[in-house]
Amino acid sequence: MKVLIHQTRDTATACVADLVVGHLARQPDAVLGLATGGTMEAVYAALIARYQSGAVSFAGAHSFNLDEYVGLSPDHPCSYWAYMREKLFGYVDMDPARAHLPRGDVADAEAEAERYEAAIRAAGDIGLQLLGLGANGHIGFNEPTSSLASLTRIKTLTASTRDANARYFDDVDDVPRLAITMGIGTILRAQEIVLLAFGAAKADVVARMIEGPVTAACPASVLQMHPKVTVVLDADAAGALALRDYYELVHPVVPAPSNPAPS
Ligand SMILES: N[C@@H]1[C@@H](O)[C@H](O)[C@@H](COP(=O)(O)O)O[C@@H]1O
Repeated sequence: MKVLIHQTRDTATACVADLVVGHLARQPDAVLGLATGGTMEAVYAALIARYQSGAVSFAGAHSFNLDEYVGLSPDHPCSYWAYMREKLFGYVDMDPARAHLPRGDVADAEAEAERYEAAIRAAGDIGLQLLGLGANGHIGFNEPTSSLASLTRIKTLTASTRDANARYFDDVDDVPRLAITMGIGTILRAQEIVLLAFGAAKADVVARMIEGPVTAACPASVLQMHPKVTVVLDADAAGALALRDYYELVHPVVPAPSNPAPS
């Protein structure tokens, strides 16, 4: 697990955007795994800026989002479909036919989860997966105690997760109780994973993810088992890491001063 500690949210966000741009430069038809949440909003804004400056094209890319609320149609303003349209898809040259999210408004959500898992496999699995981090250690909507081998399925959201996402809804009671989410096993099949977290509120869960035991009690800790994970943090989110000096040594927060020129 590579841990990059940045001084600010802005540089951490730019770092993740640059990783996506680099991935698409190497592989224009890449399969991207996309995430939602507040953290990702800044990443998508940075990607739109890079697209507008001609630094990246999404025209050949495919995408699969991690999750969607059960019961919300793509037109519902609080759906993750709406989030993706508003935060990214509406502003870049992504082919809508290649952008995938689970449908939350189907009669048989279990069948939809199976269809979505099969579609990801048929696309050759995710090339680059972006992840945010839930305050309770969830990735996607894989809440604590999720099977570490789970595939796309329906999960019941915890009260704390519904509270955390209530800001997108008029009332916490409007937050759906169920979601379709890629499983942890689905996520682990990605060739490469980049997780972004910032802010002091994430510091404890970041430490559990990176330095704690691999446990379903903190689903993100399973990323320790993946061969190619980059965790991008700002200094606040890195604040509870016990091995912080080691990460700073590898990826200094403050760049080492260059040697003075010989006189
Ligand atoms: N389903 C999403 C997760 O994929 C995301 O990682 C999490 C963190 O959100 P934020 O970045 O707002 O803290 O929010 C939601 O629960």
